[in-house]
Amino acid sequence: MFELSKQFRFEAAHTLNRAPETEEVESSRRIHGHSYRAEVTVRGEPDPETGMIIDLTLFERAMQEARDGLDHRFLDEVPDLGPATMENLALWIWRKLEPRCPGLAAVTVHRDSNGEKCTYYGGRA
Ligand SMILES: Nc1nc2c(c(=O)[nH]1)N=C([C@H](O)[C@H](O)COP(=O)(O)OP(=O)(O)OP(=O)(O)O)CN2
Ligand SMILES: [Zn+2]
Repeated sequence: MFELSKQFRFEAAHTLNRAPETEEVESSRRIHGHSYRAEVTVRGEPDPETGMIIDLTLFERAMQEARDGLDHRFLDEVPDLGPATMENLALWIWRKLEPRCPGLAAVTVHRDSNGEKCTYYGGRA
């Protein structure tokens, strides 16, 4: 079994409603931005003829479309995203890529500035 991964970066703004007991509740409600890094992984066996699980160019094209939907966007207005958390970003990217990436196994959204990441492995109804 092999895993093949590729990453893309995007910058985006959002607001977020936080639990009242968090200290940053007011600053999170204001529009602010983050730098994100998404890592997408497919799992499978390489095709014996091509030696590839998926051609990286096709992989990149699918990821580019997802990136276009998020980069330099106000995430609160991105259709079907919901509250712009890392959890929902990972789920949103998964849904965009799943039809075009057979063997999709994981989508991880990183916020490197503060060492945060969230991984979605599929499986939600
Ligand atoms: N489970 C989650 N919790 C939180 C998320 C999330 O995506 N999933 N996101 C946030 C916010 O985006 C928030 O803006 C982060 O705020 P804070 O912890 O204060 O971090 P900074 O604003 O300091 O981050 P910088 O990138 O350094 O500006 C909160 N919770
Ligand atoms: Zn934020």
